[in-house]
Amino acid sequence: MKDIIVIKCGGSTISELSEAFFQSVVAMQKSGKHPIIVHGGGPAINQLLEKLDIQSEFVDGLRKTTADVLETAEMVLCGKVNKQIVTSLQQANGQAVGLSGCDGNLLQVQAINEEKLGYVGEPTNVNTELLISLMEKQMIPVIAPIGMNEHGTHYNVNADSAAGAIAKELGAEQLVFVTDVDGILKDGQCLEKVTADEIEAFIEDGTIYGGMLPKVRAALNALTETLQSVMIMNGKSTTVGQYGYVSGTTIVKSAVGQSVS
Ligand SMILES: Nc1ncnc2c1ncn2[C@@H]1O[C@H](COP(=O)(O)OP(=O)(O)O)[C@@H](O)[C@H]1O
Ligand SMILES: CC(=O)N[C@@H](CCC(=O)OP(=O)(O)O)C(=O)O
Repeated sequence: MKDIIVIKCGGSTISELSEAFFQSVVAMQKSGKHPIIVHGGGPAINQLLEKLDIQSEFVDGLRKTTADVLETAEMVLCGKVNKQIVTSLQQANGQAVGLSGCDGNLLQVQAINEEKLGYVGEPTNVNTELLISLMEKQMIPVIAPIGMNEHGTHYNVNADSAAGAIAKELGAEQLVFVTDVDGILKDGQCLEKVTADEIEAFIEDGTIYGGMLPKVRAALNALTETLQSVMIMNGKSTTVGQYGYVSGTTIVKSAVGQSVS
C-alpha cells in the first residue's frame, strides 16, 4: 500500500495536541493518504505508578519493567491513552480503531534483556495485513505499544521503537515523531538535518540523551529506500499533512546525494 504515514505521538505532548492536529490527520486520510498513529504515554504511566507507589527507573531511555510496572503501563497505554486518541480522532470526524500490539498479533516482540530491563520487548514482526485491511476501509489505526511473544507473554515496548518497526514493515513513506521539543537541539538550537554519523557523535558527547535516544535509534533503524528521512517535531505547533510541517529536525542516513543502502 502506498502513501502510508506513521505518526508517533509522544506521551510528553499528547495532552497538548490541538483539535487542529487531529483534524489535520483526518484531512490527510480523506485526501487519500493512510495515516497510522502510534502513541506513547510515559508521563501518564509515571503518574499512576506514583499513585500506586510502584518504583520504576529508566535505562538509556527505556523503562525497566517489572510485572507490576507492566500491568500499570498496559492499563494506562491501552485503557486510557489509546481511547483518548481514538476519541479525539472521532471528534474530528475520523474513523479510528484502537489496538494494542497484542490485538491480532499486531506487534510480535522478544525480550531485549530480561535481567537488565525486565518485561521490555523489541519488535520482531508486525501484522501488516491487519493494518492494511483497516486502512483500506478508511480506518485510522491507533496503536498502543504493548507487544506479545509467541508464548503470549506481554511486554512493554518503547513507543518510538514500535513506530519505527511498524513504519519499516509497512514500507511507509513518512515517519514523524511528534514530541515536546522542536527537534534535536544542540546548544539550544534546533538542528534542521542530521545524519547517522552526526547522531552517533551526539550520543557519544551527551548532546542526545534520555528520551531522545530511543527516537534517534528507531529513526535510524527505520530508514530504507522507501523511507529516506524521518522527522522529529513539536506537538505544540504541529499539524500534519496538507497543512505542511512547521519545523523540526530531519534525520537522514547520510549526507545529500547518497542513498540508503
Ligand atoms: N539533543 C536533544 N534535543 C532535544 N531533546 C532532547 C535531546 N536529548 C535529550 N532530549 C530529551 O528528549 C525529550 C523527548 O523525549 P521523551 O521525553 O521521551 O518524549 P516523548 O514522550 O515525546 O517520546 C526532550 O524533552 C528532552 O528532554
Ligand atoms: C520500554 C518503555 O520505555 N516503554 C515506554 C512506553 C511508553 C512510551 O514509550 O511513551 P513515550 O512515547 O511517552 O516515551 C514506557 O514505559 O514509558
